[in-house]
Amino acid sequence: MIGRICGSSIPVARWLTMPKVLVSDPIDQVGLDILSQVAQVDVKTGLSPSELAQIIGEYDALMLRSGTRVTAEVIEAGQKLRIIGRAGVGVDNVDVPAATRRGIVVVNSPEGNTIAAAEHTLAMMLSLSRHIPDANASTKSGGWDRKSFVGTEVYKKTLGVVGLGKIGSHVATVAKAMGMKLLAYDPFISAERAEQIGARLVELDILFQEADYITLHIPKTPETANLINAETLAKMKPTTRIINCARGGVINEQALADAIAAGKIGGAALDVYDQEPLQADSPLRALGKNLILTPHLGASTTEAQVNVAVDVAEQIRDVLLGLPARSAVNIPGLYPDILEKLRPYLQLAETLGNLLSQVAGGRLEQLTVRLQGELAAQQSQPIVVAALKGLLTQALRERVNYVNAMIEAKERGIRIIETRDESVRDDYAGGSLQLVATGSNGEHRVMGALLGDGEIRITNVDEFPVNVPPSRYMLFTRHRDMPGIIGKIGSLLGSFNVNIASMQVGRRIVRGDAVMVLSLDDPLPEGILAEITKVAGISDAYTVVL
Ligand SMILES: NC(=O)C1=CN([C@@H]2O[C@H](COP(=O)(O)OP(=O)(O)OC[C@H]3O[C@@H](n4cnc5c(N)ncnc54)[C@H](O)[C@@H]3O)[C@@H](O)[C@H]2O)C=CC1
Ligand SMILES: O=C(O)C(=O)COP(=O)(O)O
Repeated sequence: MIGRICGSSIPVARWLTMPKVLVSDPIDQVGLDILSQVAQVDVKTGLSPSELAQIIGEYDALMLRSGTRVTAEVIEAGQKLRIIGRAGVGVDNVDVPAATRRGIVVVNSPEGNTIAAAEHTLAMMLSLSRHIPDANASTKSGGWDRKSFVGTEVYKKTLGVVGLGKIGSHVATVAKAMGMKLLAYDPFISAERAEQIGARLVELDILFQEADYITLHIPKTPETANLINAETLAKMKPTTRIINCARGGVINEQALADAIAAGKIGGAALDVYDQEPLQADSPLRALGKNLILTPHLGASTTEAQVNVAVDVAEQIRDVLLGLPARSAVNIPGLYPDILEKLRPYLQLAETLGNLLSQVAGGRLEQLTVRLQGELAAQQSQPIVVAALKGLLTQALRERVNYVNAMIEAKERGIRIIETRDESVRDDYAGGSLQLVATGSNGEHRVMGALLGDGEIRITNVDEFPVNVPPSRYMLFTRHRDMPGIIGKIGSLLGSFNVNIASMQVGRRIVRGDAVMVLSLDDPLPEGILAEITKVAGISDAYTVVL
């Protein structure tokens, strides 16, 4: 389906320069309306990865559900892409590592369709228990068969929940209210949390052996792929019924079909499949009344589709406006509330990282990020990411951002060490941040802090104390502390019509080695650096652009 959603009240001239968003799966109109506030919106569904790759290059954002596969090829073709928004939970149809490497933020809607999926699961469990789809089909086709569809009750039966997350725990809560006993398996959930829901946390084998119903609410990962297979099916009771409204691929579909056909399993209800759409020749299609199949409907309610459309469209809008996304799956620890709280420190870290890359020069092998004083109590991950972004800015320019800074650093073999030292007491209430780079030019360090009003201060360059605000153009010299040298540098810059905004000298001992830091109003003209290094007493001089 091809269609362009035009913003009704946007002047054509502005509309033509607005970012472009491609919507490649059916998304509720409310989401399209939100996107249209800030972007040109094209709706093109049913595209194959190669078809998507052919057109994605003109888009700044992509919004999808589970029907679109975003391969590395699509990511590579999406040279303008800034954000991929998944209107749902699972992002396994997106090559997230490839997007991260490209600095593309991937967002989802973690809770927008939780109730929908849980209720679909419960509907599938009860339909399976009372043969509702087959009884319906039989009656509609003229039958009145009250013998073939005798079912079973779920009351006092044992439900085994694999994955006690948002959906699994809602299913468990409702099932408990229906009088079911609850077992759960989830390696990342505490026994206390399970008990709060009324479930007993057990090992998977115990769950397989004891459950009358097994419901899966897990992502597809290397650990969960083929979790239900011939071997694990053999551990279950021959009356056990399996429901999967999570992800295809966690069940070996051939093994399940064989077990149902052989009467080794009581039945199954599936909403998701290893390959979707389900293949015409799938062994699942040939089975009778003990198997219910739905076409990935878990999130298909009007309420859920409004929820996820609004949630993700707002995040795409925000990112296109330069604001943070609230549910990024590939930015470590950088949630909007954290971002707001740490923003000044992130700017400090990024500035220091940019400065350090130019002070150190050469090939970088290690970065140590040292949070000091009050700053040591803050969450460090976002600060490390911001420092890395700054450190790589000169090399990668706008290609590096908070999404890919960590991965870019690791791909360059830069070891990252993070330390905290709350004992450091300096003049800065918010603490200070020290970055140390080790590489082909030895070890270099910079330190900075925030003043009370949030203004950034560079407080050390290598071993020298300074106290200067960062500025766009800066000149650093290493020299012997001696009378007249400052004047010579000032006169030399003046002779080249370079205006000095501020100048400061950092030294540890009188007439010893020292550093001079100059903030300049303009970039240094060609050739002046060579003239500066000719001044007696100057051992090094370099410029920095922040
Ligand atoms: N059929 C549909 O239309 C829908 C399917 N889903 C899928 O359902 C699944 C669950 O969604 P949510 O509950 O929102 O996710 P969630 O992240 O809240 O819960 C997943 C749970 O699985 C657990 N888990 C991870 N690996 C595990 C393993 N190896 N063994 C046992 N437990 C493991 C996690 O600890 C977590 O508690 C997701 O894969 C999602 O994509 C979600 C919505 C709709
Ligand atoms: O949210 C999920 O993980 C889902 O599987 C929902 O899929 P859908 O958006 O309905 O294609």
